Amino acid sequence: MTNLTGSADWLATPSHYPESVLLETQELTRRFDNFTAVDRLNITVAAGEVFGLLGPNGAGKSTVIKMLTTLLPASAGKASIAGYDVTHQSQAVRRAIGYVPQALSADGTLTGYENLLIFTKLYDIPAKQRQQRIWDVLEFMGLAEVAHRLVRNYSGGMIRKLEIAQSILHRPQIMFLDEPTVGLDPVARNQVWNLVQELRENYGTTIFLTTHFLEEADHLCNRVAIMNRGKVITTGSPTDLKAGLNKQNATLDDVFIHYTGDELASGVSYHDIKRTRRNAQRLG
Ligand SMILES: Nc1ncnc2c1ncn2[C@@H]1O[C@H](COP(=O)(O)OP(=O)(O)OP(=O)(O)O)[C@@H](O)[C@H]1O
Repeated sequence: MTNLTGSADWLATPSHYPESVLLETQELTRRFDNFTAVDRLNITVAAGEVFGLLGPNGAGKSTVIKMLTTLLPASAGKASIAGYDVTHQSQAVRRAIGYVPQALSADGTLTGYENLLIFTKLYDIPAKQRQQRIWDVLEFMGLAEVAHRLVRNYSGGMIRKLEIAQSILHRPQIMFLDEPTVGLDPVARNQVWNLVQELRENYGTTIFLTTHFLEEADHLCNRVAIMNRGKVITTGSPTDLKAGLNKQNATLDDVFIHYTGDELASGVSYHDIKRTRRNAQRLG
């Protein structure tokens, strides 16, 4: 098994803009009928950052990711990624991003290799390069030994790694991970954390993730934004947010509770909780 550090430089970020803004939203809004799921979102993410979007069930995190990944049109406002407008230059945006959704994105009836082959075609990777690219990614993720095994026989952690592998085949500048460790055991969760850190540290990949796990955000993120009921309430580094509470040994949990209140006050619906549990179960 080859780990990330030992692998070749195939994932060198194509055009890395140090210190520059890679993602920006201006008043980005999404309404479903009369309900505003995302309300005038203004965030920036610098190249090379790990940025975390936190919030209780139903806060609007997945809706933000769907708009940024061009899967859902905005009702108002705008967003740009790597200099491309998400609405008007969606093809260029799709080439610049990788996306690992909450829902299962690997086919259990195929092998890991076959799943990756489909994605090389989706990403228009030239036929001559496909095989090499797939094996590079499999080694990179530590999945080479199970490449020809059916995915339905993979563990939850292996499926998650395969899904991340699928999303980096085209060497994206920024990766979107929607609840990347939900339903994983602590060992698999740590492996995903290590992958995220190595992607950033060794290859300068910018990471945009959502998570319910505040320990995960504290461990991984350079900056976080806390969302509640469609609005960003605060943004900052975990260290600064904790320091801002004026409480000794404050944790990110304290910050979260301070800004979002308790669960009853957050307006979480039965539907939202059911959906989160279903996502957790599918990897468990
Ligand atoms: N297609 C849709 N039609 C109507 N309402 C929707 C739709 N998609 C999302 N919503 C609602 O918008 C709100 C935000 O949903 P979203 O999935 O973005 O929240 P979230 O913060 O990602 O929650 P979770 O942590 O549970 O995934 C929720 O109240 C949800 O029910």
